[in-house]
Amino acid sequence: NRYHHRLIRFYRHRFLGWLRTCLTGISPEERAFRYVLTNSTHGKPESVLNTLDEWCGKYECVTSTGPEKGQILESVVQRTCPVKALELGTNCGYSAIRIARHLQPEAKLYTLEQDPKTAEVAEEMILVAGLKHSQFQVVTGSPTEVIPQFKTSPRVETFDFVFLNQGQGADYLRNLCLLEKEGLLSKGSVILANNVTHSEAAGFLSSVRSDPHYRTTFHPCTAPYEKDVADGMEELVFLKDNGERN
Ligand SMILES: C[S@@+](CC[C@H](N)C(=O)[O-])C[C@H]1O[C@@H](n2cnc3c(N)ncnc32)[C@H](O)[C@@H]1O
Repeated sequence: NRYHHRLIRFYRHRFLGWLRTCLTGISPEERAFRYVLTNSTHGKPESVLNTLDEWCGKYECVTSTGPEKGQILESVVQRTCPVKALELGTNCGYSAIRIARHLQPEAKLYTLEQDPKTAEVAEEMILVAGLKHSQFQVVTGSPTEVIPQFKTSPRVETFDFVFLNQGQGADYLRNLCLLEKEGLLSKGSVILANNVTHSEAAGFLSSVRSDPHYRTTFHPCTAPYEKDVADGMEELVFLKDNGERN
């Protein structure tokens, strides 16, 4: 049954992963990267993504996006056509590849990861997928440290697209408010929040859904690599002229 299946997944993906990390000192992200290095066609984003999906489905899950949410993410990015995109929570670069591969040549993705070792793996992964440094930058740090810096270096005026994925949603509202406060959102900026059915995202959801400065749309989906677990992503469109509230 469902719980039995989840227990087996937890054992295989979390417990054994934790044990492997303890015994070898190699992080789950590094293990995924090694698999991608030997099993994917370098320079082909689709191949790197498929190989990561294969790894996550069979061995250890290292992304909270996966193919189904990945499709939603990519369709929002393609519709938004951002010049400046921001991702909070890079992990090993899976969603960053999905975002960056649709950017126009003059556009750029900034993706934020707090763990320096994970950030290094992500950078390598995105490069192996064939994306160039002119298209993306992995920034190491937390949103509270990095967001206030964006206006001065690397001189970002506003973000047209933001992917919130630095956890299960507990910090989404704080980071969104910070982006607003720093004037990094403009009218029409699109924000996509992952994992919003998680209880930690409840405060964020109720707040943005009742805020007249946002138009919200819920995208139902399932959890990555778990077809029987319901999940969802929330798309927000910022409706205010830049600076109106600050
Ligand atoms: C769910 S994973 C991101 C998955 C990734 N977007 C994907 O789909 O492939 C969350 C990542 O956010 C990072 N993270 C958590 N809290 C953070 C914070 N406050 N600032 C920056 N990164 C954070 C974690 O280290 C982790 O790698």
